[in-house]
Amino acid sequence: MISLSASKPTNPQPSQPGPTSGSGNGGAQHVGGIFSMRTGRKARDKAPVSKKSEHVFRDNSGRTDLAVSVQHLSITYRTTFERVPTFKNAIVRAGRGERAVVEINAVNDVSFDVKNGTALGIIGSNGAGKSTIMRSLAGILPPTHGRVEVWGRASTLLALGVGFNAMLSGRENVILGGLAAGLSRKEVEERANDVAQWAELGDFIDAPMRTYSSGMFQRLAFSVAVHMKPDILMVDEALSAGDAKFREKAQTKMEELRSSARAVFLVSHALGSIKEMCDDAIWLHKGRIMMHAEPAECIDAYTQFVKVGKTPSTMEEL
Ligand SMILES: Nc1ncnc2c1ncn2[C@@H]1O[C@H](COP(=O)(O)OP(=O)(O)OP(=O)(O)O)[C@@H](O)[C@H]1O
Repeated sequence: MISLSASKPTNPQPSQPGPTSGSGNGGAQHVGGIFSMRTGRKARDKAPVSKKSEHVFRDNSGRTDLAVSVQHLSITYRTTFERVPTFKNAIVRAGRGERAVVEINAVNDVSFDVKNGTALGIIGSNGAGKSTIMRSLAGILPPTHGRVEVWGRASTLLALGVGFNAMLSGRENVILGGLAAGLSRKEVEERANDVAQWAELGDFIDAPMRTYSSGMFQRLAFSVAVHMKPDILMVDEALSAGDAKFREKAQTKMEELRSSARAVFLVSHALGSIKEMCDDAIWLHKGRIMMHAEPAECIDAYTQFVKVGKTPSTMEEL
């Protein structure tokens, strides 16, 4: 749900999630779906109600049955629709005691557990909240409400090359990526050659990443994520930019990881990949879980819901 409030937000950063009341109050106007807008004049009238929320990474020795537990997770982004927030507009609003803050309830009261050894697929239409949930599992977005527990070290491939510095070489980025994933310098250096080899970049591994094609970016990003021996691997739409050979190789690597990692998460619009690679699936719609079942069952229900057939273009990205 999006709420447009004329309040004095505690969080001045646009597009940041934070504890909010979510449902809005006085003057609330539903625009439809997960969006609503509200306006008002006094911040104190609309003070956010913050419930207990928590994200915890735990040592992977602590629990043997579960890899991830998500309980009543809600995430609300607080942002503004102003294209360029101007000083003049801010002054005008301040004079009126107003400030336009848009609240987007991207995830609403979502709960699920993921057992060890599971590959979980997350499907749903654009804006359903898939990436938001992945970012929250990765610890990038704090829950607004609810609780996320992750047992073990997570390695994420949430968007193509996020975290890479285009001015540095592929090899330098591999080392930085490994250190950021919590490995020691020695461990990273030991794995850097495997990463480079798997990515098949040849001499480009020592060239600045600004010279890479998007497919090359992707090969390196995927290679870093899978070679850091994660307990939990999260891949969000990251298989789409690669060529056919890369996709096949990536699929084989993920199969391999399934046996060594505690859990694998895959977000994709390529329903065929979800069916092939996952043994459990969640279908999300407007921030809520519509179904948590076997992939084939979820895909059937989802394709019927959005009235598309299981054509080559829905099962795999062409
Ligand atoms: N940084 C952000 N700031 C504000 N709102 C955001 C931000 N990121 C996502 N949203 C909103 O949160 C909702 C869920 O977005 P999300 O990216 O999680 O959906 P998704 O299911 O991954 O979609 P897609 O399939 O298009 O990638 C959408 O309404 C989107 O507009």
